[in-house]
Amino acid sequence: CEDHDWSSPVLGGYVDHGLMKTHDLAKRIQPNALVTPAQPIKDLHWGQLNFLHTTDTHGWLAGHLLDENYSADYGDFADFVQKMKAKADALGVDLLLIDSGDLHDGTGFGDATTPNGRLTLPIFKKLPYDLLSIGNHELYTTEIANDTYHNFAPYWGGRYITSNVDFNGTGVAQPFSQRYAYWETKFGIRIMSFAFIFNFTGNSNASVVTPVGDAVKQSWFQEQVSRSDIDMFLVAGHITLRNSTEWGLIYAAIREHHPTTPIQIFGGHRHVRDAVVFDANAVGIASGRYCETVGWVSVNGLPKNVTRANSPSGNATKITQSPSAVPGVQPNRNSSLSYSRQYLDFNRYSFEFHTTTTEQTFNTSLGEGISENITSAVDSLPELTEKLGCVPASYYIDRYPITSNRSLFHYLTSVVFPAVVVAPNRTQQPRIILTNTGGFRYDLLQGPFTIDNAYQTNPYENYWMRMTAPWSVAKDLLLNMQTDKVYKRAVNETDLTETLGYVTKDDLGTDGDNIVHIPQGSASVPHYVQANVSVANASDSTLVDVYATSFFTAAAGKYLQGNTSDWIRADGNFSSFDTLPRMAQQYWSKDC
Ligand SMILES: O=c1ccn([C@@H]2O[C@H](COP(=O)(O)O)[C@@H](O)[C@H]2O)c(=O)[nH]1
Ligand SMILES: [Zn+2]
Ligand SMILES: [Zn+2]
Repeated sequence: CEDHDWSSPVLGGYVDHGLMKTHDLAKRIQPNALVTPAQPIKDLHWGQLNFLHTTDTHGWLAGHLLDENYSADYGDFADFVQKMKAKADALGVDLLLIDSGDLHDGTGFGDATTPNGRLTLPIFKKLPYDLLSIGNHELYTTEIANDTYHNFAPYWGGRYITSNVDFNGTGVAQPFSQRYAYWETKFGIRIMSFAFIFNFTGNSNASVVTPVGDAVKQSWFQEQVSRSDIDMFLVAGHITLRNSTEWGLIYAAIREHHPTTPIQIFGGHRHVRDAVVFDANAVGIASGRYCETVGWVSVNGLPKNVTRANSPSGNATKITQSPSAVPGVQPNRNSSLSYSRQYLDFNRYSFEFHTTTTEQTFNTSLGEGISENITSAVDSLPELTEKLGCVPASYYIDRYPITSNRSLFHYLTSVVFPAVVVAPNRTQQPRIILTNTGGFRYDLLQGPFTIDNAYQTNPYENYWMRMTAPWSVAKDLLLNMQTDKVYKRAVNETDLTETLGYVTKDDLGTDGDNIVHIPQGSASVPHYVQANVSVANASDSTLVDVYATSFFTAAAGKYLQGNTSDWIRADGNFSSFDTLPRMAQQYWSKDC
């Protein structure tokens, strides 16, 4: 089984480790500061083929200035990858770097430029990715889809794979990028790779997403999947790993031709750490979100014709349990493969530990140059640090139940929405105000609130809309929306606790978090939440104002009938992005 070196150096004096970057983005007391004196970290288990995986980076390349757990930036990550690749060379094994998409929407650094990603994408491009998939955030707007198609995808020399996406810029659909890539690794492993996105329907007209079930029936896929000169299938996908119809279809389409050839899967989109067993030779990993996690996978015991890749640490975990992802499949006890997986925290301590370096010896001119680029790029956007007000307390996305006064959704629905989401001259009207919880994406932490924090908490310019409807239908809207098929997000089935650090349980056990964290509790979040203002005495015939954002008014409108008006803009261009800045400017103290 996996090596657990609990005698390894401990994470002591973390805050004094010099990890904080000097970007002047937001200097304030760090409410999530790691207060424990020591945290165990585990050695990595190297196999013949090894992977580092990122997903859903959403522009967080400057690192998390307010959370020491994830305080490295992409310069540090570049040095980490470079050193790990050198280590792989020395060990005589392969190390591949994979990304599963969603590069846009989530920080001011990424989103406050035209085009979106003007400063972040050149930094991301400095990393030597071996395989990348597209995410839904590359396809929402035509502007970003155009930039991805014309400038980003071609840069990767055939490794930015879009197996089920077409570009539609000229009115004639054509492959967005290469549909697959076939190559032989440095140590002679023959790889066939695909990369899919889930069956996404919210894309602009600039792209066409082919449902995965149709894509795997296409002739190009059948031609490639039926080849016999393949040692491993490598499939990246912007697809939730667990309980996924799409992954099930991809897995089955490969297994139809290759009953035992190793399949390595790299999922994303759900923003969680997770690993899922498809069968004894097919395992998937998902590596979190927002540059908080680097996923590590090692595979050993590849087919006998793979002769040049060494086995530096011997076998790791053999898959003996019935796979969770494919009901009815029996464990293949004859499999020669073994696996290890780890979720590395995105910080300098972790990167130095795994490269056996120190604070003095870790960085090279490569990483330092990238970090300097990040600092000057961030500095070129001084508006990001503009303080709009002081957040009165810390409010969390999913550490606490939405009934808790430490929940962001409780704060939004009980304080923020009633105060600021109202059309001019309609403050006396009874009203309900709904938001999709997916629009709010990061904790709101006590202290100065900047434009950058605004992008982090809600980057979307979805207009606040208003419609008048009788209470008889408005009163059921929230319940109806929770079960609305179109906008429903998959529920995460992993027992994942978001705390001072992540505490993950996946198909391979509970030893995946590379740095062990202290659990502080977690809570599930419904798809929608609602503020109720002055509706306590409403009767069925009372006309109430219903507020929703343009992201889901089409869905909400289906449930509002009888004496309703049409959706109109609530307040000019006032959008979901503007909600917390308006609150900050109008209601929060300026003294912090
Ligand atoms: O205009 C938009 C677009 C998306 N959303 C919300 O974001 C999530 C998708 O984000 P992922 O990073 O892909 O998970 C989507 O489900 C919506 O909840 C939005 O609010 N407005
Ligand atoms: Zn995402
Ligand atoms: Zn996504």
